[in-house]
Amino acid sequence: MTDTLLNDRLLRALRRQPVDRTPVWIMRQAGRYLPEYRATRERAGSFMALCQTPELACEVTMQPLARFPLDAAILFSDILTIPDAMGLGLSFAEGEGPRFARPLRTAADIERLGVPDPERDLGYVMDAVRVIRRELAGRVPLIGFAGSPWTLACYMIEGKGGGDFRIAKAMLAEQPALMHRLLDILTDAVIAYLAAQYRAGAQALMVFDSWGGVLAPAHFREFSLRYLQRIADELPRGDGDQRAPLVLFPKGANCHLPALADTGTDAIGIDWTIGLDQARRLTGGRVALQGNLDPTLLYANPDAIRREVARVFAEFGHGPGHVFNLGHGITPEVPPAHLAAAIAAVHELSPAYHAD
Ligand SMILES: Cc1c2[nH]c(c1CCC(=O)O)Cc1[nH]c(c(CCC(=O)O)c1C)Cc1[nH]c(c(CCC(=O)O)c1C)Cc1[nH]c(c(C)c1CCC(=O)O)C2
Repeated sequence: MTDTLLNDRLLRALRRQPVDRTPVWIMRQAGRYLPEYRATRERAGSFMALCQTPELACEVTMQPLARFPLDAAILFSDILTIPDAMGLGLSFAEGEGPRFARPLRTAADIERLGVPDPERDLGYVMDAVRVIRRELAGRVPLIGFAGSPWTLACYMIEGKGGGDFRIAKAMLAEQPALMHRLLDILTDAVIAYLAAQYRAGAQALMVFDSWGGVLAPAHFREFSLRYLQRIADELPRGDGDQRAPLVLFPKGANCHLPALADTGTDAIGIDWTIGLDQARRLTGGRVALQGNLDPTLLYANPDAIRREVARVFAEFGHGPGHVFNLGHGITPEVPPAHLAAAIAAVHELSPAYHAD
């Protein structure tokens, strides 16, 4: 797909090239805080039906762009489509989050797993990418994504999210070779899946390591970072102008920022528990940074939100290599007008940081 990209701020910032102002997009920008999202989801019948119907996934992807002057679209899908395609039986119980009918508990469960063929087994995702690219018509770039191998393993072993991950942690301590076997299969799956999204039209690729931060440092290096490194090394994502920037989001793992910058990723998503000034020092200008307003601050009033957005820019400082975002996804009760205030503040305040 080669239509002209009319707004390339996101891609330029991820490549640390100069821009006129800081680009902005928001994790979970298509989601329950928007009444129009809730209406489409109602029509679809379930969250999975929404993901699996490319026209509806496209519809909700476009909803935040119709409301707000955002610089990117993100594919509407979920990180758990890969384990679902591996046969674990994903469902989302109302108000409860994800559940797997068949979590991984034994070596035999893991040995049985195959790497899904993205076009055959996850064709609905690739179709959604193609439909969204057509609908965007080059207005802004489309971000594709996947979960990190470790984060996917957590859900697949526990059968759900949250908690203390005691089953997954017992497995890594008792049977490290078995855990590595699972992580290797998942890394192959993530690489194939992201490469297929790239071929279908995704213009930047993001890997969510939402649960990397629950690991002790030595375990993070062995069971998460090693596989993020393999993704950075092996993911086919084009060359030259067509090369899709890679963004890693290591939530809660800020002590590993120097090592993450060494992986060769283009950018790192930063949560709100570290300042962008410190993150910039730790990564030594080798990567772009994406973030990092505390998502809960969007419950404050618009004047306070504007001051907090100003603080994020002041902390990053001058020059290229910043993409504004929250430090994690926007939450369901945030008033859309508060997000509008944050985005307006980005448009108003950020040009000063890109002047000569
Ligand atoms: C851990 C994780 C998941 N999914 C995802 C992650 C990594 C990011 C993070 O750390 O939050 C990633 C994700 N999930 C979703 C997107 C869509 C794109 C976007 O707008 O950012 C993305 C990028 C849609 C979604 N994925 C989900 C929803 C809500 C579903 C609904 O409509 O009820 C959306 C919009 C469901 C989901 N999916 C997941 C959980 C834990 C939940 C339930 C919690 C919740 O409800 O927020 C797994």
